[in-house]
Amino acid sequence: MIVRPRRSALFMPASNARAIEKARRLDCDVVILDLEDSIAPDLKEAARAQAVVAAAEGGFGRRELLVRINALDTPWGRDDCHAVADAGFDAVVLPKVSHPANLAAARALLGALPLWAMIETCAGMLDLSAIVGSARANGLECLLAGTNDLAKEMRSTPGPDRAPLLGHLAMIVTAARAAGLTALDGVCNVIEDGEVLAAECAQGARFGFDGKSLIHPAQVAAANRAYGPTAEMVAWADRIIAAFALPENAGKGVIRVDGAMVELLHLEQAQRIAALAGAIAGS
Ligand SMILES: CC(C)(COP(=O)(O)OP(=O)(O)OC[C@H]1O[C@@H](n2cnc3c(N)ncnc32)[C@H](O)[C@@H]1OP(=O)(O)O)[C@@H](O)C(=O)NCCC(=O)NCCSC(=O)C[C@H](O)C(=O)O
Ligand SMILES: [Mg+2]
Repeated sequence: MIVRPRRSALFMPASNARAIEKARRLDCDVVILDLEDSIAPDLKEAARAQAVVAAAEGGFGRRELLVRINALDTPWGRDDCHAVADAGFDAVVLPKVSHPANLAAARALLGALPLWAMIETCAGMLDLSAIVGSARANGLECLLAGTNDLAKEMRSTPGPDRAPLLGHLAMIVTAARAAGLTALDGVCNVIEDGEVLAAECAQGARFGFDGKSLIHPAQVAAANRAYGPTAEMVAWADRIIAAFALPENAGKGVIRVDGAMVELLHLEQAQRIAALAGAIAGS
């Protein structure tokens, strides 16, 4: 089983050369150069050029390198696609995906480059099923919750417990799982308060997200901790895998381990945890 760690996906404005340089040494799993909301209109073209240069220069090591383009109904979206299509990015983040047609239009311009979709509009929430239903045709690999835009469109004020968004977060994970996609939680805007971030990371991990979108290097360690398996989980996984491998358990669908019932579905969970731990250790 191959599992790619995507615990921490760090955004940075593609116009910020210092941040990009720093990202080459940070312990994040994914680096996302942003051309969308963090870039003012006057800087869009310069940021796009800088993103392409950064991808050509490389140096991001084991980290996946992505670029978030502008939506295709903006003045910059199509030129973004033409510029990044063969620039060396691992995938492209598409903002404000509301319908499968948004993915298909980007796919037509980007060729085989995988797409990651931000789910951050009310229309996107309502059309989630069709969006993930088109995943294979459109090369969709990942859903990212865009909690700031979603709250803005809903006119909601989530607060630290994110209560108004919990149903949306659950639906995003559910849709991702139905199509075999990665699911990443939205950003935590608070940089200084480690407790707020740790609580949000723990909440996202409980929902089943694979990782979190981040906006500052100070957030990376907390996300890696929350979304990586604990030593306890790895030890549990090893025990389950070892128990099913015993000759007396060959061919069985259910066995007893540590005084509890364990079925093949637990073996699958254990194999995933072991694979993730192995991938993190090897990275
Ligand atoms: C939020 C910030 C504007 C804060 O900037 P600033 O106060 O200047 O940061 P620091 O002084 O603390 O920076 C310390 C050093 O770290 C580097 N740095 C800062 N941020 C990043 C980063 N994101 N990646 C890499 N490196 C970073 C600084 O360069 C300093 O380095 P050095 O000088 O060498 O010590 C800023 O953090 C920022 O711009 N963050 C990213 C904003 C962004 O990309 N936004 C778009 C994504 S958010 C999103 O997707 C929302 C979604 O769409 C939704 O709807 O929910
Ligand atoms: Mg957004």
